[in-house]
Amino acid sequence: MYNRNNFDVSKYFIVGPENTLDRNVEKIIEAVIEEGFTFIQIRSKVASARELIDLCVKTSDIIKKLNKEDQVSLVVNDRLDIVLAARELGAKVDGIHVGQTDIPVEVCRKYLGEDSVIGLSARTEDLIDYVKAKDTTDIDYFGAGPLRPSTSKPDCGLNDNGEIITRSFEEIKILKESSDIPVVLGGGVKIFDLKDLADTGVDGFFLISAISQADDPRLAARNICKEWEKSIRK
Ligand SMILES: Cc1ncc(COP(=O)(O)OP(=O)(O)O)c(N)n1
Ligand SMILES: Cc1nc(C(=O)O)sc1CCOP(=O)(O)O
Ligand SMILES: [Mg+2]
Repeated sequence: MYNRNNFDVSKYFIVGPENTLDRNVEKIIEAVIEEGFTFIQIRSKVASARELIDLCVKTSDIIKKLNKEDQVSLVVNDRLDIVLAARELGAKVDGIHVGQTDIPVEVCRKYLGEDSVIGLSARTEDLIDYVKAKDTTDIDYFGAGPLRPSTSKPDCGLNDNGEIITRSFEEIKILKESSDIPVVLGGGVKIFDLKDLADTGVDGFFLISAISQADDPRLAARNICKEWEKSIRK
């Protein structure tokens, strides 16, 4: 029922109510899906559990209404409880995205089941270690970054000395070449990065602000999808 054997991380939109400049989150999600995005992650560090559950249910309804349940996957950032609660209310939430300080992937797998999608993020060098150790049994894709400093997640790439470490296209290429599961790259990604990102061979890009803070999110999503499709065909 969930999309583990059939998901597409190529055009990956992350969003929560704190990202949309007080504009309606569901409307932006609907526009982004209509314009061609293939993967949605609900992510909020401020919304209540009820708000998150409600947003999952509404997003699942949108995907269903657009008849895209097989083409568009829906995951929640960090919150296993929200995935389970939204499913209980009938939403098709395909899985979860977790990072290094979140609930371990094995625990997510146990509670979400074999057909759920589980994404993991880590520093690029740590992801390469995972890949070398072939420790990817419960992981369906890697989220890596940042390409640039991110206003949506100011702590991303921060090292112990308080410096932001961004990822070069060369490092991204090495990660992709060594991984046997899909790799999606994000963090400060803008439309003009897509050509270089596509050239690294990564399976997709993820972003928040390039769409959620755009004057016209639908137009931004349309242009971004077009640019990615053009870039991967070259
Ligand atoms: C696709 C994707 N990649 C990376 C992240 C970052 O996850 P994490 O490091 O757990 O940080 P938070 O998003 O929880 O702040 C992501 N969410 N999605
Ligand atoms: C959720 C997230 N994770 C990142 C990482 O590098 O792991 S960057 C990021 C936020 C991406 O937002 P924007 O496109 O606005 O920079
Ligand atoms: Mg996290």
